[in-house]
Amino acid sequence: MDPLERMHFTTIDYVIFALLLVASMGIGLYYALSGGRQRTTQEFLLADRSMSCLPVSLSLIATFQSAVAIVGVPAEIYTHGTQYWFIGCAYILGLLIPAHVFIPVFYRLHLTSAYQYLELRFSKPVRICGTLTFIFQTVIYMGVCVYTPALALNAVTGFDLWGAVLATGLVCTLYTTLGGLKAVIWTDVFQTIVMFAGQLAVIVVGVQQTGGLAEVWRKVWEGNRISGIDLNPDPTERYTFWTLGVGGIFLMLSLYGVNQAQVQRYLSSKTEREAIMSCYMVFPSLQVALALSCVMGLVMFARYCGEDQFHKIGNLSKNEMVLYFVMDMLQDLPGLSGLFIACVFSAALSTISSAFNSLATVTLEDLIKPHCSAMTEARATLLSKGLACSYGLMCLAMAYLTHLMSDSVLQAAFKIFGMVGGPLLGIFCLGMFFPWANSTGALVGLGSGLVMAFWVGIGSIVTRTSGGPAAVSHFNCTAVQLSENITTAIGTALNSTAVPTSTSSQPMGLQRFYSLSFMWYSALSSFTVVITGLIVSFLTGPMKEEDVTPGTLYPLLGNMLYFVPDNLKQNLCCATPLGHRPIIQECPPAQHKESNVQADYTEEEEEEERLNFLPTSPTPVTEHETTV
Ligand SMILES: CC(C)(CO)[C@@H](O)C(=O)NCCC(=O)O
Ligand code: NA
Repeated sequence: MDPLERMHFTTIDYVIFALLLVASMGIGLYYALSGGRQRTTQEFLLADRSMSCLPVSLSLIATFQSAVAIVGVPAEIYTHGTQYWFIGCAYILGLLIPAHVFIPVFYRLHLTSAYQYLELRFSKPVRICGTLTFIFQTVIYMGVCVYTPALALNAVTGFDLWGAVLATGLVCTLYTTLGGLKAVIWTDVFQTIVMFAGQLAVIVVGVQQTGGLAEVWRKVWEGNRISGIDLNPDPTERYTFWTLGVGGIFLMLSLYGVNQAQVQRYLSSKTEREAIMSCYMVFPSLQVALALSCVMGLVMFARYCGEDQFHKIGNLSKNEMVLYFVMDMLQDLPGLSGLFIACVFSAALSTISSAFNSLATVTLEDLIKPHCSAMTEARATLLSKGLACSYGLMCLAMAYLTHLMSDSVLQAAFKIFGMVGGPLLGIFCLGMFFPWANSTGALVGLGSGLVMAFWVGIGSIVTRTSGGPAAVSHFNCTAVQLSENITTAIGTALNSTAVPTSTSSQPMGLQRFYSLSFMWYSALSSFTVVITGLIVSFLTGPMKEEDVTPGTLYPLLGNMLYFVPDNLKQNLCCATPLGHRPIIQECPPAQHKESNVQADYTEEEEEEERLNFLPTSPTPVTEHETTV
């Protein structure tokens, strides 16, 4: 770290950082001692299913907005321009589909774990495989999340790396274990606010120090950082409109549609409508989060481009750049660097707390409870606390593992989401949209999706490709020296021996397959699951619609063929998935929200129905929100 004299924290910075940890602990303690005092699994894992949409929506965005995004996105914008910003387009369908397809199905089934769905729809083995896949994904992701802020902080301030890892891991484990999902959601709310405040403060100061908005704009414009829409159809190109706007939808679906951490928040909502509302409210907040990170990258560029102090940042890895920029700029403003550090750690805490709680939930519900049916509620609650705590400690071990691998953390996170989250998305889609899919098809499908994802994923790591860095556009300000430095920075960040240039030859054959942009991993692996799953199902005897558990199908094909006459649809075997079909289908979409088809149901009837609904319910699935 030669060009870098380490920055130092003042007392007030430490105080602000400590306040974050203390406040989070306080929220945990509050929910440990209030309400039902976390004495039931319903409260500990599902917040008594009593949450309203505002906290849930802030918590939803906090879950997958980790320090990875806070330090990774600005560095991406700094080195490659604003192309990445187009991922915002994927948020539209990436949130509408969860709101109107996944939430209704999961909510009406009254689940605790998303993987219960897989048993209802397919069989127990499918559920267990789904659960294990999720645990695997989350445990790896958790390591990246806790390690990233600690690494960046260490590189810039010399703050002890393992001290920071331990502090975050332990504080988070403690409040998650004490306060359950209520504490997780309310700390998320608090931490999201700190996150936004920290980023906003840095942007405001940065703009001011660079000489105003007009000056920032001039510099990023001249430095060619404002990217037009890139419609290059090449799937190996890392970030284009297609990889971000279309591939990104599948990424979003795997996160916001079927990931247990998010599904658990939908299920903790008071009503189905609150759950859908919270998903809608994620959209503007997520756009704000994205805009803040992107603008921070631009401000960072405006500040360093063309100045002789540029060399300071040129040799840094992508993961360190942002913190260096912040510390460098805020040096004379005590407290603000503390606020930014609090922002980075807020992002990390809010992600790992969700991970601990959701891991405890699936381990208890999907792996332990089915084998110990006689477990008392008190025992189950104690066990779930023990599990949350153990996963917290495991997270520290995973941080060490991440330490041993090195990659750009943003890419690492996207690869994990795509390689392991993609096949999971595929298996849920297979179950919900295709009545013919059977259990064997699901298992073989999941397996082949994982194989496909790991084949391309590991192939790309071994051959160091995966849509290698886009050619760096030219700087107008002191062009030669700067692009050299930038190239070095990217080379270091990607840990690659040879930096690909725009003139490098197109990869061929398998090499080309390995260089598929990681933004396509989710789409590739979920399609693999669905296609293999369908083929195997047809070969081994497709399921009949009548045999599928009521409420587990979403009438996708039926809805898509809305205008086709009923008798024709019947022949295509996709009109009415079930005798007991979800209400979604009963009325035209426009009237759906106001639907009071089932308004004559009383709450008791509804509750009774929930209890005997699975799997041989004689009554249709009702809309729980109608009684509210
Ligand atoms: C996952 C999205 C695209 C949307 O939430 C964004 O938050 C992001 O880029 N996350 C990076 C991964 C992380 O922050 O851990
Ligand atoms: Na977070």
